[in-house]
Amino acid sequence: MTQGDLGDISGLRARPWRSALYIPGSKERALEKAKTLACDAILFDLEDAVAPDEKPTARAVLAQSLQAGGYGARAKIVRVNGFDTPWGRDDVAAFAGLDVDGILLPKVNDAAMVEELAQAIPDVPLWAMMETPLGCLNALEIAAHPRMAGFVLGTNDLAKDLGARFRADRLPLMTGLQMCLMAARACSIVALDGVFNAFKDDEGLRAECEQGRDMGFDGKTLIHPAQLEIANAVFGPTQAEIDLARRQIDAFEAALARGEAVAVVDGKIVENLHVASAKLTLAKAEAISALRV
Ligand SMILES: CC(C)(COP(=O)(O)OP(=O)(O)OC[C@H]1O[C@@H](n2cnc3c(N)ncnc32)[C@H](O)[C@@H]1OP(=O)(O)O)[C@@H](O)C(=O)NCCC(=O)NCCSC(=O)C[C@H](O)C(=O)O
Ligand SMILES: [Mg+2]
Repeated sequence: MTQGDLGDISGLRARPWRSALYIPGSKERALEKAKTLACDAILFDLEDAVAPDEKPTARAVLAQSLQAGGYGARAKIVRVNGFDTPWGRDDVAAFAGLDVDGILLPKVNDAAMVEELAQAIPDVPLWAMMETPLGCLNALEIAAHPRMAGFVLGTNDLAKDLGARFRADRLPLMTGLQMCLMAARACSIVALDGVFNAFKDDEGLRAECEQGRDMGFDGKTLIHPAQLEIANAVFGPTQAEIDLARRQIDAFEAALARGEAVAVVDGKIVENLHVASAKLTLAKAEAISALRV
């Protein structure tokens, strides 16, 4: 088994999504700085991080910046304003035909909102902010839209709508997070966890990243460059995990050659489902290494 032999793992999820940094579309300095930052994805924001008076300028500045390029291998996703605002449709029109990897629609409640976006912009993969109670309840139909590529959890809006208080264990948000995650996994799309607002609290960020990783999220959305290192470390496979994945795959292949369907590694059984996870781990590691080339 070599790292290149990755079976039929979905390309979308094999790509690294450890860190997805929001950048206000109005901040030219931050747009420039992002070209040097170690983030796997950039969420160029025209919604909540941009003041109403600034919206048209931010749209123009961002479109120009994307046209100029320079963002390398980072996934480029534009968060537009909703279609129930004065800016949403103009935002979408401004990015049609530009080199972007996705358009992210905020406050998605149902598949009809996704279809409205799909009609407005052909070809580009679509992403949904999952941040309303109705959106969480309709997560499966949203994830199942044929153009849907990924969910971004909006934990601030969700907490607001639920009337939930901030808790380090995120217990009040857990049902919503898991409904979205299950829908994303059922439809093989990407799922990115919400932001951690206290961008100077490294310990709190690490704990929340670990929680999101252990739940199954592909990565964390971030608001400040200082958060990148922790998210990249927590969501990337460790060397021990990579070594174990290789040993599991090798042991399982040896078992198959003997006509058996179960191998044992480190005193634990390895079956075909564990091999699928091991291959995903290697695919992620390979994709992360490729970023450094
Ligand atoms: C939080 C901030 C307002 C802090 O900004 P600032 O005070 O300028 O930070 P620093 O002085 O520490 O910045 C140091 C340098 O880093 C650059 N910088 C800062 N933030 C970013 C960024 N996000 N991306 C790229 N570069 C960034 C500064 O330009 C400085 O650079 P230099 O001068 O060259 O050294 C600010 O970080 C910020 O605005 N963050 C993003 C906020 C945002 O996007 N919010 C909306 C998304 S969150 C959300 O909506 C969640 C969801 O919808 C929900 O419901 O939960
Ligand atoms: Mg929000």
